[in-house]
Amino acid sequence: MEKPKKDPIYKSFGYAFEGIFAVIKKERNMKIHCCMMILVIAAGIFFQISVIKWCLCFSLFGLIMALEMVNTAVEAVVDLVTEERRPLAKLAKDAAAGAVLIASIMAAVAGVMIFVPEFLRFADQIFI
Ligand SMILES: Nc1ncnc2c1ncn2[C@@H]1O[C@H](COP(=O)(O)OP(=O)(O)OP(=O)(O)O)[C@@H](O)[C@H]1O
Repeated sequence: MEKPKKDPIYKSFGYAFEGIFAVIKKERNMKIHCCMMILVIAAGIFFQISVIKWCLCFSLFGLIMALEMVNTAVEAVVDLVTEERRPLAKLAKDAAAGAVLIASIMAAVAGVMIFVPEFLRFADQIFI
């Protein structure tokens, strides 16, 4: 049997961007992640953080947002498969949500470790 022809690469990118915009529109948590990213970028510019710190920040933005996308995909698939309350459906949804939570907590810890010393250095320059 002949394989169906694949969409050109630019179309695949288009679908991926559609997915990103759909999740930003639908998911409150994704909007919160976007706001946090904008705040962290503003703080990074203000404190002129190092390239290594920028790399860490962008890696963590990517990790959290990608996990939020996967979480939304898992929720959609579970809802597609069953509308009944089922233990496996609960496990799938809660595990996917837990993955986002773990990454968010770790990112918050990393954020404190990156920005608190920057803030203290800035406060030192201002008040002394
Ligand atoms: N089909 C189901 N069977 C069993 N438990 C479910 C089922 N659907 C949802 N749940 C439970 O209810 C919780 C809330 O589900 P819901 O689909 O509203 O997602 P949510 O956690 O509110 O996510 P979001 O706010 O991102 O949409 C889930 O985390 C899960 O524990």
